[in-house]
Amino acid sequence: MSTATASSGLASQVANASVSQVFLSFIVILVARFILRGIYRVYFHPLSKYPGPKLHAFTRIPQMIGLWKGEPHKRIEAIHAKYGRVVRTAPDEISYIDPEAWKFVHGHGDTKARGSRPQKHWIRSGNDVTDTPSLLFAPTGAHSRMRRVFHSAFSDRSLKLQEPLIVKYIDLLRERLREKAPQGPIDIVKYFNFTTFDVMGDLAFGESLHMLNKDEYDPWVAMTFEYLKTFTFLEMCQYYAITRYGVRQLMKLMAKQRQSHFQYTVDKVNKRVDQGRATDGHDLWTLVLDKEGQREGLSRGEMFANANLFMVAGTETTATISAGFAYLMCKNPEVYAKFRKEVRETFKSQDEINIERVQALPYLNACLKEALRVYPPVSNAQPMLTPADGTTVMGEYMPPNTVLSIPQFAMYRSETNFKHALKYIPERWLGDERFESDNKKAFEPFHVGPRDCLGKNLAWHEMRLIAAKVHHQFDFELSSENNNWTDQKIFILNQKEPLYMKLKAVY
Ligand code: HEM
Repeated sequence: MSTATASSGLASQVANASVSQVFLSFIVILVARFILRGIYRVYFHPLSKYPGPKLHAFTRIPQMIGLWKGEPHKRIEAIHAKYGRVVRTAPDEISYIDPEAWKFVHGHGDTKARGSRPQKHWIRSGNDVTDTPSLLFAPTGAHSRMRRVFHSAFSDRSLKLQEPLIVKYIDLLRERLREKAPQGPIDIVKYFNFTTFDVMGDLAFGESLHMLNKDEYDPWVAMTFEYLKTFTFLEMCQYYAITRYGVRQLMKLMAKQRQSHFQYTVDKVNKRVDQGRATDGHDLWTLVLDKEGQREGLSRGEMFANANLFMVAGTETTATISAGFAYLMCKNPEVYAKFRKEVRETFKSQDEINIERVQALPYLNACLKEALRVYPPVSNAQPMLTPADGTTVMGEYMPPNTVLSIPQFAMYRSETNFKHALKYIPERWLGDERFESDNKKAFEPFHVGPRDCLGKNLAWHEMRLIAAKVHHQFDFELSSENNNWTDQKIFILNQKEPLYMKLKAVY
């Protein structure tokens, strides 16, 4: 049979096939592709030598289910517990809980080894509402320029100038708690959120959101929380052509709503920046404004995008750890007693509590570090992607387009890094010899490298001041319904349930 006869036969078969036959053939092709691609991934892919569950190497579906259920952190922890410190968690993804990996995945790595540094995995990282990226989404050149501008605004010198502003809101928080305490259990998550959003509103917008004053969430903040959840689902959809199309349509529908949410930031920042340096000069924009218009300065668009970023990155995280800290104290009465003793014996009154003095309290600092370890506010890995020439991690060459992850949740809960890893024991940070074998280098709550947390000094000051000032005045007691509160779902950040506590003012 000639080729022409064969192809005309095939053409006539296709022409005569019913719709259901065509559909069935299409499904068969898809299933065959799914199976063959899965077999390639498990047995022949360059990552096939790494340990991990075969199903997770075969298909991305288990990863999607984990994200959908808000349990990506638990999935990865279970894989590490079973398969070791370097594991394959998805067809294209390697996860590390070996502390050595920090410098290769997020830091500067080994510049002499094969390949170059991994970059952010943009698809998995999300995007800004406007075309002008914030620090979090900016490509390397723009990112370094913006980091230089903001560096001085987050320096220790600037933070010292911002201290009265931070203290003002913590004092307002104490006032609110004093009022509410006699009325019964208080949802302290709400009040820590109010505090950190009010502080950041003042620093980034030049005015507070007045949530502590009004005793209610600003609708803008409530909407911000909603977006975080939505973006997890959008991230999941980016992997498949059909759902990518759905995402584009959804984004179009959401564009108006996102834009009006963003407009709030635009209006606030415009108002603040138009005042120039005429304010008391202690917010984030003072030093930034010195550089506006200069070559290395920020455009207005960059100011809007970054103010928006600060309002999320610099609020929810610090509020999470303040609530987690109070919870862990109540769950560990002996630790709580030691911590309160240190704070109450060191400071005779609230006025004595300041940035320098809380920095020097050993037990307070150990308690906070241990809280960041057992309950990290950024539990999930922020995935990185190997570039076209690949990357070398801990002496192993990783091929292009490999996703590299360091999940804090799994890293800190592994007995390979910390003895009695699931227990809250601040003494491990104070040279207790029982914990000599702990691998302290594993602990990087703010990450490392050029894209580590810009606000880590501010976060430390806020966390220490809140803990010292609030627990100096109040005894916290857990309400019975919150027994497993730290066991939370994660949609980008921790989904915190209300945390009810009985508070007793000691003065
Ligand atoms: C306990 C509190 C905090 C924790 C645990 C935390 C943790 C982190 C982590 C792990 C990253 C890296 C994310 C990535 O790799 O993509 C990050 C980035 C960032 N954080 Fe924080 N953060 C905290 C508080 C703050 C505060 C108070 C601010 C103040 C505005 C802030 C501002 C930022 C910014 C701007 C970035 C992006 C930096 C860049 O891409 O160059 N964070 N944070």
